[in-house]
Amino acid sequence: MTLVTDVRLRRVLDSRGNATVEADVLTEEGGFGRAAAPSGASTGEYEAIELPAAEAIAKAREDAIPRLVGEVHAGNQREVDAALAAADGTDDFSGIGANSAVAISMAAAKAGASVTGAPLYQHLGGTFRGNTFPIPLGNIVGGGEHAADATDIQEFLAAPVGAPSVSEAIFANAAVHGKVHDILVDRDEPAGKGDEGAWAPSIDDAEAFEIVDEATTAVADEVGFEIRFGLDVAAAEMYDEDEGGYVYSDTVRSTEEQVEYIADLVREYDLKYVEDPLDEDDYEGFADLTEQVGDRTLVCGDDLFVTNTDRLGDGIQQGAANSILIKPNQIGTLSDAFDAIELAVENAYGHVVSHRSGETEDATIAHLAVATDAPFIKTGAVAGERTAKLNELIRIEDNAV
Ligand SMILES: C=C(OP(=O)(O)O)C(=O)O
Ligand SMILES: [Mg+2]
Repeated sequence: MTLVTDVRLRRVLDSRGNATVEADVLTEEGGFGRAAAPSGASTGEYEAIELPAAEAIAKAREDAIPRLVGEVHAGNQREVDAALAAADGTDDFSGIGANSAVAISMAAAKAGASVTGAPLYQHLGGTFRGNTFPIPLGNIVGGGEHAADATDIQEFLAAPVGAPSVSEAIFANAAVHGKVHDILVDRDEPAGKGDEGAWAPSIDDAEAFEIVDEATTAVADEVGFEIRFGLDVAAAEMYDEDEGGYVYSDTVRSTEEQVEYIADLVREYDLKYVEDPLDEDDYEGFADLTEQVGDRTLVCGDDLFVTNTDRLGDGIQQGAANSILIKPNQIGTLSDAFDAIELAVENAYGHVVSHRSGETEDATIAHLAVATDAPFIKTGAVAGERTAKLNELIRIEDNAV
């Protein structure tokens, strides 16, 4: 453990060109860690609160830094994160901003690791971590809140479940991304990219299923291992009670119809993964779907659980979903994210460590996934802020961090 001697905060750019918070934590013994907060677009209603970057920095300078410098030890993550929570004084980090909190929390973890000389994933997860790796879920085609005039479903995700190594899995996802481009060109469907680097063609969901199915099958044949695919429906963004349910471009589905539609898709395409298939308040709908297809696919709660142990506890009680998305900035600190992971693991819920649609070159989540033996990580397929995490996973596998 090493006493924090300075915390420096600044505004830096995220991948959407918005300002976000970057933190440097310095310690005795020359410890140093730097981390930046990501930012969502399809944010859950119950997430911790992100403040405008300048305001978050001003508040954290005033309230948090005096409780950290000379007071807490990087390497004692609970102590650091408790000080952040005390400085904030709210239950949703609206005092100093979840963006300041998460940047400082992650930077402190890196500073603690730097003094021990251990890679971050071992500092967080123990010395025996680093032999098993998450399967990367690669965003290939998308729309929703991440791209205008594209699919209703937010993300179509390649899942290279049969890959012999994480690097082969990562290259397979990039190959699926490339294959989809070829198919779109053949079909004369011009496409730009959405916020996470996925193709965002102006096609309907049915055509996207066809294309992603064709691309994953073709790349699986080339690489010789199984590649399935999955979805982030981000259904809370579609749900409108006044409109009678889930509003798609061509129809509106009631809750019962939505459950049936998703269950049919899981069966038809043998989907490996379905995130947020229902609204963030609909534990019952999640439970119904999980009952129907939870034995053959991961039903994952993102906006439903927001990395929050209380909400996950409710879900576990009701049998809603069988896995949780873990986004540290949804809850504010690494300690809170670890609590959610531990509760999930104790209850046989899978955990999927995830990026946000607005990202930086920060690669902390690659280490978090390896540290906690996550079965999956969701961090895109291409684009620099996505490959920052993917390439870090390759380096961890290569023992080169
Ligand atoms: C990564 C996601 O998007 P955002 O960061 O916009 O919430 C998601 O919904 O899982
Ligand atoms: Mg999501």
